[in-house]
Amino acid sequence: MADCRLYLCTPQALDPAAFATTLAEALDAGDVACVQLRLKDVDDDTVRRAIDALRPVAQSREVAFILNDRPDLAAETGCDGVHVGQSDWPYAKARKAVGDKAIVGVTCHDSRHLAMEAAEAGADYVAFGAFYQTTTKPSIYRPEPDLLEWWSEMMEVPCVAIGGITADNCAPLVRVGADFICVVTAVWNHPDGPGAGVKALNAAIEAAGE
Ligand SMILES: Cc1ncc(COP(=O)(O)OP(=O)(O)O)c(N)n1
Ligand SMILES: Cc1nc(C(=O)O)sc1CCOP(=O)(O)O
Ligand SMILES: [Mg+2]
Repeated sequence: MADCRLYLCTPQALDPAAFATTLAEALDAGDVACVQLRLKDVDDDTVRRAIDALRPVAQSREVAFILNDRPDLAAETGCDGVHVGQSDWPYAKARKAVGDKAIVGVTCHDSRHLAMEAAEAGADYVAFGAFYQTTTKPSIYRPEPDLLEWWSEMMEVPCVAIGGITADNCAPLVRVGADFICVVTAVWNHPDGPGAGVKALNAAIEAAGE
């Protein structure tokens, strides 16, 4: 198996009960390291209900369950960690909220400086993107794969590649050292269903690592 693993972000709006089935189908199809619940523009109780439905699906399969944006709710609801961006809670405040044992990941766009800062502060991973065009979260940042190569050679802290990644375009990112490939569309919108999306990405990661 390649060292690189798959990291899934949820769609930004979902029906928790229905999506629990979809998530189980995805996770049962292959290797997934973690799932990030990424809901946007919803109230706290909606986030809590989604966590209650989805966290057990991931954690019962030994898949880490990460909450986007909200360290306070991640700590309150038993998530394995939180992902924060540059406009969210700063790393130190997020770490204080979730504790030393939880995972804290930080968005670093295309910036070596932001990534070094996050890693030195104690982040468990740094995320670079958007590597390719995406409509899920349009980005003004477009790192080159050599950023991942530089990072992997310099630093121990794992790096996540995100943004428009598919089974067809992930190879250059895997080859240069991405520790995780994070996707939304390539799995949830796969024409043959999310399980096929996971299988296709697992196969592409494996092939790129050979
Ligand atoms: C793994 C991963 N990488 C990047 C992001 C983006 O975070 P952020 O810039 O805070 O944007 P939103 O996702 O909050 O819209 C992420 N969520 N996960
Ligand atoms: C949530 C997110 N963050 C990004 C970043 O560049 O920080 S790109 C992105 C969306 C990823 O979705 P898809 O796999 O559908 O392109
Ligand atoms: Mg955010």
